[in-house]
Amino acid sequence: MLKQSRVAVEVSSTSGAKTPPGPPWRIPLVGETLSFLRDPHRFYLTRIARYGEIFSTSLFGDKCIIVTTPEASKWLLQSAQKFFKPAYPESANSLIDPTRSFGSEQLHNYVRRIVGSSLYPESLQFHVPAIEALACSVLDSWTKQKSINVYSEMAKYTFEVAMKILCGMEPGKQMDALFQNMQDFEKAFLTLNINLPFTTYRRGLKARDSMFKAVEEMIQQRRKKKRDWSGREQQQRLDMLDSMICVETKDEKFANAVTDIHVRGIIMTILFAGHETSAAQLVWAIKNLHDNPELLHGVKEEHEAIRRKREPGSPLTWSQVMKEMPLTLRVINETMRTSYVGLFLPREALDDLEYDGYYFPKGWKVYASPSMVHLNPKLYTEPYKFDPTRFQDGGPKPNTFIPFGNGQRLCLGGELAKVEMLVLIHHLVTTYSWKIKEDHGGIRWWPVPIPKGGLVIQVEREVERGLEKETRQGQTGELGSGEFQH
Ligand code: HEM
Repeated sequence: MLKQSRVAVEVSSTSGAKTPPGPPWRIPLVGETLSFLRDPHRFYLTRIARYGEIFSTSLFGDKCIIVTTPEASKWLLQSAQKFFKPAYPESANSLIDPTRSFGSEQLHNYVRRIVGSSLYPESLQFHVPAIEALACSVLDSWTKQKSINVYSEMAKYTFEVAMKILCGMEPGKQMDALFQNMQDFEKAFLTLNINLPFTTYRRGLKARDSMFKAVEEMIQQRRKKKRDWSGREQQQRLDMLDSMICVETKDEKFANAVTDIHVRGIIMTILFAGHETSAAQLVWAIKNLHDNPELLHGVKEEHEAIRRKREPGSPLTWSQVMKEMPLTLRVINETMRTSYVGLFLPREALDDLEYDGYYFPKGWKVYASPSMVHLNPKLYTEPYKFDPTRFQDGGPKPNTFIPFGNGQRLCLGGELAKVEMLVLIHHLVTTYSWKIKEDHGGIRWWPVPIPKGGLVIQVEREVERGLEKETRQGQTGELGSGEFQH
Protein backbone atom coordinates (compact mmCIF):
# COMPACT_ATOMS: atom_id res chain seq x y z
CA MET A 1 0.00 0.00 0.00
CA LEU A 2 1.43 3.35 -1.03
CA LYS A 3 1.89 6.21 1.38
CA GLN A 4 0.24 9.42 0.12
CA SER A 5 3.07 11.55 1.38
CA ARG A 6 3.19 15.35 1.58
CA VAL A 7 6.82 15.30 2.70
CA ALA A 8 9.81 13.78 0.94
CA VAL A 9 10.20 10.16 2.01
CA GLU A 10 12.58 7.53 0.77
CA VAL A 11 10.77 4.63 -0.90
CA SER A 12 11.84 1.45 -2.52
CA SER A 13 11.72 1.53 -6.29
CA THR A 14 9.61 -1.60 -6.03
CA SER A 15 6.98 0.06 -3.78
CA GLY A 16 4.46 0.05 -6.60
CA ALA A 17 4.30 3.83 -7.10
CA LYS A 18 4.63 4.91 -10.71
CA THR A 19 6.48 7.87 -12.15
CA PRO A 20 4.06 10.65 -13.21
CA PRO A 21 2.49 10.32 -16.68
CA GLY A 22 4.26 11.80 -19.68
CA PRO A 23 4.85 11.26 -23.40
CA PRO A 24 5.46 7.57 -24.09
CA TRP A 25 8.40 7.90 -26.42
CA ARG A 26 11.38 10.10 -25.79
CA ILE A 27 14.16 10.77 -28.29
CA PRO A 28 17.40 9.98 -26.43
CA LEU A 29 19.34 13.09 -25.34
CA VAL A 30 17.17 15.60 -27.15
CA GLY A 31 13.88 14.38 -25.65
CA GLU A 32 11.43 17.27 -25.56
CA THR A 33 14.12 19.92 -25.18
CA LEU A 34 13.41 21.66 -28.47
CA SER A 35 9.70 22.14 -27.75
CA PHE A 36 10.56 23.37 -24.29
CA LEU A 37 13.12 25.89 -25.55
CA ARG A 38 10.87 27.06 -28.40
CA ASP A 39 7.99 28.10 -26.13
CA PRO A 40 8.20 26.88 -22.52
CA HIS A 41 4.82 28.28 -21.53
CA ARG A 42 3.01 26.51 -24.31
CA PHE A 43 5.04 23.39 -23.54
CA TYR A 44 3.75 23.42 -19.96
CA LEU A 45 0.15 24.19 -20.92
CA THR A 46 -0.15 21.41 -23.48
CA ARG A 47 1.39 18.79 -21.21
CA ILE A 48 -0.62 19.82 -18.17
CA ALA A 49 -3.79 19.54 -20.29
CA ARG A 50 -2.77 16.06 -21.41
CA TYR A 51 -1.03 14.53 -18.39
CA GLY A 52 -1.96 16.63 -15.36
CA GLU A 53 -0.19 19.10 -13.10
CA ILE A 54 2.64 16.72 -12.28
CA PHE A 55 4.10 15.10 -15.40
CA SER A 56 7.28 13.50 -16.63
CA THR A 57 9.30 14.41 -19.67
CA SER A 58 12.88 14.43 -20.89
CA LEU A 59 14.85 17.69 -21.04
CA PHE A 60 18.51 18.57 -21.64
CA GLY A 61 19.42 14.88 -21.82
CA ASP A 62 17.81 14.02 -18.46
CA LYS A 63 14.67 12.25 -17.34
CA CYS A 64 12.64 14.85 -15.66
CA ILE A 65 9.47 15.40 -13.59
CA ILE A 66 7.75 18.77 -13.64
CA VAL A 67 5.60 19.87 -10.72
CA THR A 68 3.29 22.85 -11.17
CA THR A 69 0.96 22.89 -8.14
CA PRO A 70 1.75 25.16 -5.17
CA GLU A 71 1.77 22.18 -2.81
CA ALA A 72 4.18 20.11 -4.90
CA SER A 73 6.42 23.14 -5.54
CA LYS A 74 6.58 23.80 -1.80
CA TRP A 75 7.36 20.13 -1.19
CA LEU A 76 10.19 20.20 -3.72
CA LEU A 77 11.71 23.54 -2.75
CA GLN A 78 11.40 23.09 1.00
CA SER A 79 12.58 19.49 1.16
CA ALA A 80 15.79 18.91 3.06
CA GLN A 81 18.99 19.10 1.03
CA LYS A 82 19.55 15.38 1.56
CA PHE A 83 16.60 14.72 -0.76
CA PHE A 84 17.26 17.22 -3.56
CA LYS A 85 20.17 19.28 -4.82
CA PRO A 86 20.07 22.15 -7.36
CA ALA A 87 20.76 20.77 -10.81
CA TYR A 88 21.10 23.13 -13.74
CA PRO A 89 21.52 21.76 -17.29
CA GLU A 90 25.02 20.59 -18.19
CA SER A 91 26.02 23.69 -20.20
CA ALA A 92 25.11 25.89 -17.23
CA ASN A 93 26.89 23.63 -14.72
CA SER A 94 30.07 23.53 -16.73
CA LEU A 95 30.14 27.31 -17.08
CA ILE A 96 29.60 28.19 -13.44
CA ASP A 97 32.31 27.32 -11.00
CA PRO A 98 31.52 23.92 -9.42
CA THR A 99 31.65 25.60 -6.00
CA ARG A 100 28.80 27.90 -7.01
CA SER A 101 26.31 25.73 -5.17
CA PHE A 102 27.59 27.38 -1.98
CA GLY A 103 28.99 24.05 -0.75
CA SER A 104 27.55 21.64 1.81
CA GLU A 105 24.26 22.29 3.62
CA GLN A 106 25.99 23.85 6.67
CA LEU A 107 28.41 25.86 4.55
CA HIS A 108 25.52 26.99 2.36
CA ASN A 109 23.67 28.29 5.43
CA TYR A 110 26.79 30.07 6.63
CA VAL A 111 27.44 31.70 3.23
CA ARG A 112 23.79 32.74 3.00
CA ARG A 113 24.17 34.50 6.33
CA ILE A 114 27.21 36.45 5.14
CA VAL A 115 25.88 37.26 1.67
CA GLY A 116 22.47 38.07 3.12
CA SER A 117 23.99 40.51 5.60
CA SER A 118 24.70 42.90 2.70
CA LEU A 119 21.29 42.38 1.10
CA TYR A 120 18.92 42.55 4.04
CA PRO A 121 17.22 45.87 4.88
CA GLU A 122 19.60 46.81 7.74
CA SER A 123 22.46 47.10 5.22
CA LEU A 124 20.50 47.77 2.07
CA GLN A 125 19.20 51.10 3.35
CA PHE A 126 22.72 52.53 3.20
CA HIS A 127 22.86 51.74 -0.50
CA VAL A 128 19.71 53.66 -1.51
CA PRO A 129 21.56 56.89 -2.47
CA ALA A 130 23.99 54.94 -4.67
CA ILE A 131 21.15 53.01 -6.32
CA GLU A 132 19.32 56.29 -6.91
CA ALA A 133 22.39 57.88 -8.50
CA LEU A 134 22.72 54.93 -10.88
CA ALA A 135 19.00 55.08 -11.77
CA CYS A 136 19.18 58.82 -12.49
CA SER A 137 22.31 58.40 -14.57
CA VAL A 138 20.77 55.72 -16.79
CA LEU A 139 17.52 57.67 -17.25
CA ASP A 140 19.42 60.88 -18.00
CA SER A 141 21.28 59.16 -20.81
CA TRP A 142 17.96 58.17 -22.43
CA THR A 143 17.08 61.70 -23.44
CA LYS A 144 20.18 61.80 -25.64
CA GLN A 145 19.04 58.76 -27.62
CA LYS A 146 16.39 58.62 -30.34
CA SER A 147 15.22 55.22 -29.26
CA ILE A 148 15.98 53.12 -26.23
CA ASN A 149 16.10 49.38 -25.92
CA VAL A 150 14.71 49.09 -22.41
CA TYR A 151 16.02 45.59 -21.79
CA SER A 152 19.64 46.45 -22.69
CA GLU A 153 19.48 49.53 -20.53
CA MET A 154 17.90 47.79 -17.56
CA ALA A 155 20.39 44.91 -17.78
CA LYS A 156 23.21 47.45 -17.51
CA TYR A 157 21.51 49.29 -14.65
CA THR A 158 20.87 46.17 -12.57
CA PHE A 159 24.39 44.92 -13.28
CA GLU A 160 25.83 48.24 -12.07
CA VAL A 161 23.70 48.10 -8.93
CA ALA A 162 24.82 44.52 -8.21
CA MET A 163 28.51 45.44 -8.74
CA LYS A 164 28.17 48.48 -6.50
CA ILE A 165 26.75 46.39 -3.67
CA LEU A 166 29.15 43.53 -4.27
CA CYS A 167 32.36 45.49 -4.37
CA GLY A 168 31.69 49.22 -4.56
CA MET A 169 32.63 49.43 -8.26
CA GLU A 170 31.54 52.61 -10.08
CA PRO A 171 30.45 52.76 -13.75
CA GLY A 172 33.38 53.11 -16.15
CA LYS A 173 35.60 51.12 -18.46
CA GLN A 174 36.15 48.21 -16.09
CA MET A 175 32.42 47.95 -15.44
CA ASP A 176 31.67 48.04 -19.19
CA ALA A 177 34.19 45.26 -19.88
CA LEU A 178 32.73 43.09 -17.12
CA PHE A 179 29.19 43.73 -18.36
CA GLN A 180 30.16 42.68 -21.88
CA ASN A 181 31.72 39.51 -20.47
CA MET A 182 28.61 38.81 -18.42
CA GLN A 183 26.45 39.05 -21.52
CA ASP A 184 28.62 36.59 -23.46
CA PHE A 185 28.64 34.31 -20.43
CA GLU A 186 24.85 34.34 -20.18
CA LYS A 187 24.32 33.67 -23.88
CA ALA A 188 26.19 30.38 -23.47
CA PHE A 189 24.02 29.18 -20.64
CA LEU A 190 21.47 27.06 -22.43
CA THR A 191 23.52 26.17 -25.49
CA LEU A 192 25.11 22.84 -26.31
CA ASN A 193 28.47 22.75 -24.55
CA ILE A 194 30.55 22.32 -27.68
CA ASN A 195 33.92 23.81 -26.92
CA LEU A 196 35.02 24.73 -30.46
CA PRO A 197 36.32 28.06 -31.79
CA PHE A 198 33.59 30.60 -32.66
CA THR A 199 30.84 28.75 -30.78
CA THR A 200 28.68 30.64 -28.30
CA TYR A 201 29.80 28.18 -25.64
CA ARG A 202 33.51 28.91 -26.27
CA ARG A 203 32.82 32.66 -26.09
CA GLY A 204 30.96 32.07 -22.82
CA LEU A 205 33.93 30.16 -21.36
CA LYS A 206 36.34 32.93 -22.38
CA ALA A 207 34.07 35.58 -20.88
CA ARG A 208 33.74 33.59 -17.67
CA ASP A 209 37.53 33.24 -17.37
CA SER A 210 38.01 37.00 -17.84
CA MET A 211 35.46 37.63 -15.10
CA PHE A 212 37.14 35.13 -12.80
CA LYS A 213 40.45 36.93 -13.33
CA ALA A 214 38.98 40.34 -12.55
CA VAL A 215 37.24 39.01 -9.43
CA GLU A 216 40.41 37.26 -8.23
CA GLU A 217 42.34 40.53 -8.54
CA MET A 218 39.69 42.30 -6.48
CA ILE A 219 39.89 39.62 -3.80
CA GLN A 220 43.69 39.96 -3.63
CA GLN A 221 43.46 43.74 -3.31
CA ARG A 222 40.94 43.43 -0.49
CA ARG A 223 43.05 40.96 1.41
CA LYS A 224 45.90 43.49 1.47
CA LYS A 225 43.74 46.31 2.82
CA LYS A 226 43.30 46.83 6.52
CA ARG A 227 39.89 48.19 7.47
CA ASP A 228 37.97 49.02 10.58
CA TRP A 229 34.91 46.82 10.71
CA SER A 230 34.66 46.39 14.43
CA GLY A 231 31.40 48.30 15.05
CA ARG A 232 27.93 47.13 14.05
CA GLU A 233 27.41 50.11 11.78
CA GLN A 234 30.72 49.59 10.00
CA GLN A 235 29.67 46.01 9.38
CA GLN A 236 26.37 47.13 7.89
CA ARG A 237 28.18 49.52 5.57
CA LEU A 238 30.65 46.95 4.26
CA ASP A 239 30.23 45.84 0.70
CA MET A 240 29.60 42.18 0.13
CA LEU A 241 33.13 41.30 -0.88
CA ASP A 242 34.48 42.67 2.40
CA SER A 243 31.81 40.79 4.31
CA MET A 244 32.80 37.55 2.63
CA ILE A 245 36.54 37.74 2.99
CA CYS A 246 37.35 40.09 5.83
CA VAL A 247 34.87 39.96 8.66
CA GLU A 248 36.10 37.98 11.59
CA THR A 249 33.66 35.37 12.69
CA LYS A 250 33.06 33.00 15.54
CA ASP A 251 32.28 30.30 12.97
CA GLU A 252 35.99 29.72 12.26
CA LYS A 253 35.24 26.26 10.92
CA PHE A 254 33.18 27.70 8.07
CA ALA A 255 35.13 30.91 7.62
CA ASN A 256 38.20 28.84 6.73
CA ALA A 257 36.18 26.68 4.39
CA VAL A 258 35.26 29.72 2.27
CA THR A 259 38.21 29.86 -0.09
CA ASP A 260 38.92 32.50 -2.74
CA ILE A 261 37.66 30.08 -5.39
CA HIS A 262 34.49 29.81 -3.39
CA VAL A 263 34.12 33.58 -3.16
CA ARG A 264 34.68 33.80 -6.90
CA GLY A 265 31.91 31.27 -7.54
CA ILE A 266 29.52 33.02 -5.17
CA ILE A 267 30.10 36.37 -6.87
CA MET A 268 29.41 34.86 -10.28
CA THR A 269 26.21 33.28 -8.93
CA ILE A 270 25.04 36.56 -7.48
CA LEU A 271 25.77 38.50 -10.65
CA PHE A 272 24.07 35.87 -12.76
CA ALA A 273 21.08 35.37 -10.43
CA GLY A 274 20.73 39.04 -9.68
CA HIS A 275 20.77 41.17 -12.76
CA GLU A 276 18.89 39.64 -15.71
CA THR A 277 15.92 38.71 -13.52
CA SER A 278 15.51 42.23 -12.13
CA ALA A 279 16.16 43.75 -15.56
CA ALA A 280 13.42 41.60 -17.13
CA GLN A 281 10.95 42.52 -14.39
CA LEU A 282 11.68 46.22 -14.96
CA VAL A 283 11.03 45.87 -18.68
CA TRP A 284 7.68 44.20 -17.99
CA ALA A 285 6.82 46.80 -15.36
CA ILE A 286 7.50 49.66 -17.79
CA LYS A 287 5.42 47.93 -20.45
CA ASN A 288 2.58 47.27 -18.01
CA LEU A 289 2.55 50.90 -16.89
CA HIS A 290 2.50 52.03 -20.50
CA ASP A 291 -0.34 49.67 -21.40
CA ASN A 292 -2.47 50.72 -18.42
CA PRO A 293 -2.72 54.55 -18.53
CA GLU A 294 -5.06 54.80 -15.53
CA LEU A 295 -2.68 52.81 -13.42
CA LEU A 296 0.22 54.92 -14.59
CA HIS A 297 -1.73 57.99 -13.58
CA GLY A 298 -2.16 56.60 -10.05
CA VAL A 299 1.49 55.61 -9.83
CA LYS A 300 2.53 59.09 -10.97
CA GLU A 301 0.41 60.66 -8.26
CA GLU A 302 1.98 58.41 -5.65
CA HIS A 303 5.45 59.51 -6.71
CA GLU A 304 4.60 63.17 -7.21
CA ALA A 305 3.45 63.22 -3.57
CA ILE A 306 6.84 61.91 -2.49
CA ARG A 307 8.70 64.29 -4.79
CA ARG A 308 6.85 67.31 -3.44
CA LYS A 309 7.92 66.42 0.09
CA ARG A 310 11.58 65.98 -0.82
CA GLU A 311 14.13 68.71 -0.23
CA PRO A 312 15.63 69.58 -3.62
CA GLY A 313 18.71 67.45 -4.16
CA SER A 314 18.09 65.21 -1.14
CA PRO A 315 18.18 61.46 -1.77
CA LEU A 316 15.17 59.21 -1.38
CA THR A 317 14.94 57.87 2.14
CA TRP A 318 14.56 54.23 3.08
CA SER A 319 11.19 54.97 4.63
CA GLN A 320 9.94 56.66 1.43
CA VAL A 321 10.94 53.63 -0.61
CA MET A 322 9.53 51.09 1.83
CA LYS A 323 6.37 52.83 3.03
CA GLU A 324 5.23 55.45 0.56
CA MET A 325 5.07 53.48 -2.68
CA PRO A 326 2.37 50.83 -1.96
CA LEU A 327 0.63 51.10 -5.34
CA THR A 328 3.95 50.81 -7.20
CA LEU A 329 4.82 47.78 -5.11
CA ARG A 330 1.53 46.16 -6.10
CA VAL A 331 2.33 46.90 -9.75
CA ILE A 332 5.74 45.26 -9.28
CA ASN A 333 4.21 42.21 -7.59
CA GLU A 334 1.60 41.81 -10.32
CA THR A 335 4.37 42.23 -12.89
CA MET A 336 6.32 39.42 -11.24
CA ARG A 337 3.20 37.24 -11.24
CA THR A 338 2.43 37.72 -14.92
CA SER A 339 5.90 38.07 -16.45
CA TYR A 340 6.76 34.34 -16.91
CA VAL A 341 10.14 34.97 -15.22
CA GLY A 342 10.89 31.88 -13.12
CA LEU A 343 10.23 29.27 -15.77
CA PHE A 344 11.98 26.48 -13.95
CA LEU A 345 13.84 25.87 -10.72
CA PRO A 346 15.74 22.62 -11.29
CA ARG A 347 16.59 20.01 -8.67
CA GLU A 348 17.88 16.44 -8.77
CA ALA A 349 16.43 13.67 -6.59
CA LEU A 350 19.20 12.24 -4.41
CA ASP A 351 17.17 9.21 -3.41
CA ASP A 352 14.14 7.24 -4.53
CA LEU A 353 11.27 9.39 -3.28
CA GLU A 354 7.51 9.40 -3.26
CA TYR A 355 5.08 12.30 -3.32
CA ASP A 356 1.31 12.19 -3.60
CA GLY A 357 1.40 8.63 -4.86
CA TYR A 358 4.04 9.28 -7.53
CA TYR A 359 7.47 7.76 -7.66
CA PHE A 360 10.42 10.17 -8.08
CA PRO A 361 13.41 7.98 -9.00
CA LYS A 362 16.87 8.80 -7.71
CA GLY A 363 18.91 10.73 -10.28
CA TRP A 364 15.89 12.20 -12.10
CA LYS A 365 15.62 15.95 -12.43
CA VAL A 366 12.59 17.59 -10.82
CA TYR A 367 11.56 21.10 -11.86
CA ALA A 368 9.28 23.52 -10.06
CA SER A 369 7.81 26.27 -12.20
CA PRO A 370 6.86 29.49 -10.35
CA SER A 371 5.42 30.96 -13.56
CA MET A 372 2.96 28.06 -13.90
CA VAL A 373 1.85 28.47 -10.29
CA HIS A 374 1.32 32.19 -10.95
CA LEU A 375 -0.76 31.59 -14.08
CA ASN A 376 -2.89 28.76 -12.72
CA PRO A 377 -6.60 29.67 -13.25
CA LYS A 378 -7.53 27.65 -10.15
CA LEU A 379 -5.44 30.04 -8.07
CA TYR A 380 -5.93 33.33 -9.92
CA THR A 381 -9.14 34.23 -11.75
CA GLU A 382 -8.38 35.52 -15.26
CA PRO A 383 -4.70 34.79 -14.65
CA TYR A 384 -3.44 36.68 -17.73
CA LYS A 385 -5.22 39.89 -16.76
CA PHE A 386 -2.90 42.50 -15.25
CA ASP A 387 -4.60 43.45 -12.01
CA PRO A 388 -2.47 44.79 -9.13
CA THR A 389 -5.50 44.84 -6.79
CA ARG A 390 -4.84 41.12 -6.31
CA PHE A 391 -2.11 42.21 -3.92
CA GLN A 392 -4.43 44.29 -1.75
CA ASP A 393 -5.88 43.03 1.54
CA GLY A 394 -3.35 40.40 2.38
CA GLY A 395 -2.60 39.35 -1.20
CA PRO A 396 -2.42 35.82 -2.62
CA LYS A 397 -2.61 32.66 -0.50
CA PRO A 398 0.62 31.22 0.95
CA ASN A 399 2.84 29.42 -1.59
CA THR A 400 0.86 30.69 -4.59
CA PHE A 401 3.15 33.68 -5.18
CA ILE A 402 6.73 32.49 -5.33
CA PRO A 403 8.73 34.75 -7.69
CA PHE A 404 11.73 34.45 -5.39
CA GLY A 405 11.46 30.69 -4.91
CA ASN A 406 10.90 28.97 -1.59
CA GLY A 407 12.83 27.11 1.09
CA GLN A 408 16.58 26.92 1.64
CA ARG A 409 17.42 28.57 -1.67
CA LEU A 410 14.95 31.42 -1.42
CA CYS A 411 16.34 34.39 -3.34
CA LEU A 412 18.74 36.48 -1.29
CA GLY A 413 18.24 39.56 -3.44
CA GLY A 414 14.45 39.94 -3.29
CA GLU A 415 14.58 43.16 -1.26
CA LEU A 416 17.32 44.63 -3.43
CA ALA A 417 15.35 43.78 -6.56
CA LYS A 418 12.29 45.60 -5.25
CA VAL A 419 14.32 48.62 -4.15
CA GLU A 420 16.06 49.01 -7.51
CA MET A 421 12.73 48.75 -9.32
CA LEU A 422 10.93 51.22 -7.02
CA VAL A 423 13.72 53.78 -7.20
CA LEU A 424 13.96 53.64 -10.99
CA ILE A 425 10.19 53.86 -11.43
CA HIS A 426 10.11 56.87 -9.06
CA HIS A 427 12.42 58.86 -11.34
CA LEU A 428 10.93 57.54 -14.55
CA VAL A 429 7.38 58.60 -13.79
CA THR A 430 8.19 61.92 -12.12
CA THR A 431 10.63 63.19 -14.76
CA TYR A 432 9.93 61.52 -18.09
CA SER A 433 7.19 60.51 -20.44
CA TRP A 434 7.60 57.70 -22.90
CA LYS A 435 5.94 55.92 -25.77
CA ILE A 436 6.60 52.49 -27.18
CA LYS A 437 8.30 52.75 -30.57
CA GLU A 438 8.57 49.07 -31.38
CA ASP A 439 6.55 46.31 -29.84
CA HIS A 440 7.08 43.16 -31.86
CA GLY A 441 4.49 41.25 -29.84
CA GLY A 442 5.41 37.88 -28.43
CA ILE A 443 8.13 36.87 -26.04
CA ARG A 444 11.85 36.15 -26.28
CA TRP A 445 12.05 33.35 -23.76
CA TRP A 446 15.72 32.82 -22.94
CA PRO A 447 17.71 33.39 -20.81
CA VAL A 448 14.86 35.29 -19.10
CA PRO A 449 11.47 36.01 -20.69
CA ILE A 450 11.16 39.57 -22.02
CA PRO A 451 9.00 41.21 -24.72
CA LYS A 452 10.46 40.30 -28.12
CA GLY A 453 12.97 42.92 -29.25
CA GLY A 454 13.56 44.07 -25.65
CA LEU A 455 10.88 46.84 -25.85
CA VAL A 456 12.04 49.88 -27.79
CA ILE A 457 10.77 53.20 -26.47
CA GLN A 458 11.19 56.91 -27.06
CA VAL A 459 11.58 59.16 -24.08
CA GLU A 460 11.15 62.84 -23.38
CA ARG A 461 12.14 64.73 -20.30
CA GLU A 462 8.98 66.54 -19.24
CA VAL A 463 10.88 69.63 -18.13
CA GLU A 464 12.29 69.99 -21.65
CA ARG A 465 8.77 69.87 -23.05
CA GLY A 466 7.91 72.93 -20.95
CA LEU A 467 6.08 70.88 -18.34
CA GLU A 468 7.96 72.33 -15.37
CA LYS A 469 7.15 70.26 -12.31
CA GLU A 470 6.78 73.21 -9.95
CA THR A 471 3.97 74.72 -12.04
CA ARG A 472 1.91 71.62 -12.23
CA GLN A 473 1.65 70.29 -8.75
CA GLY A 474 -1.51 68.27 -8.38
CA GLN A 475 -2.18 68.24 -12.10
CA THR A 476 -0.50 65.00 -13.08
CA GLY A 477 -2.44 63.02 -15.62
CA GLU A 478 -3.94 66.12 -17.21
CA LEU A 479 -0.96 66.77 -19.38
CA GLY A 480 -1.39 64.18 -22.11
CA SER A 481 -0.02 65.18 -25.48
CA GLY A 482 -2.02 62.42 -27.04
CA GLU A 483 1.18 60.75 -28.07
CA PHE A 484 3.24 60.20 -24.96
CA GLN A 485 1.99 58.15 -22.02
CA HIS A 486 2.00 59.85 -18.64
C1 HEM B 1 13.11 40.31 -9.56
C2 HEM B 1 14.33 39.86 -9.50
C3 HEM B 1 14.72 38.49 -9.00
C4 HEM B 1 14.04 37.30 -9.11
C5 HEM B 1 12.68 37.07 -9.79
C6 HEM B 1 14.85 36.29 -8.47
C7 HEM B 1 14.48 34.96 -8.35
C8 HEM B 1 15.24 34.01 -7.70
C9 HEM B 1 14.81 32.65 -7.48
C10 HEM B 1 13.49 32.06 -7.98
C11 HEM B 1 15.78 32.02 -6.78
C12 HEM B 1 15.76 30.57 -6.29
C13 HEM B 1 16.51 29.67 -7.26
C14 HEM B 1 16.32 28.21 -6.91
O1 HEM B 1 15.54 27.86 -6.03
O2 HEM B 1 16.97 27.40 -7.59
C15 HEM B 1 16.84 32.97 -6.56
C16 HEM B 1 18.02 32.68 -5.90
C17 HEM B 1 19.01 33.60 -5.70
N1 HEM B 1 18.96 34.94 -6.00
FE1 HEM B 1 17.46 35.94 -6.90
N2 HEM B 1 15.99 36.85 -8.01
C18 HEM B 1 15.96 38.19 -8.29
C19 HEM B 1 16.91 39.15 -7.98
C20 HEM B 1 18.08 38.88 -7.31
C21 HEM B 1 19.06 39.88 -6.97
C22 HEM B 1 18.95 41.39 -7.28
C23 HEM B 1 20.09 39.22 -6.34
C24 HEM B 1 21.38 39.77 -5.80
C25 HEM B 1 22.07 40.73 -6.33
C26 HEM B 1 19.74 37.82 -6.28
C27 HEM B 1 20.52 36.83 -5.71
C28 HEM B 1 20.15 35.52 -5.60
C29 HEM B 1 21.01 34.49 -5.01
C30 HEM B 1 22.40 34.69 -4.44
C31 HEM B 1 20.30 33.29 -5.07
C32 HEM B 1 20.77 31.91 -4.63
C33 HEM B 1 20.36 31.63 -3.20
C34 HEM B 1 20.83 30.28 -2.72
O3 HEM B 1 21.17 29.40 -3.54
O4 HEM B 1 20.84 30.07 -1.49
N3 HEM B 1 18.51 37.66 -6.88
N4 HEM B 1 16.48 34.17 -7.12
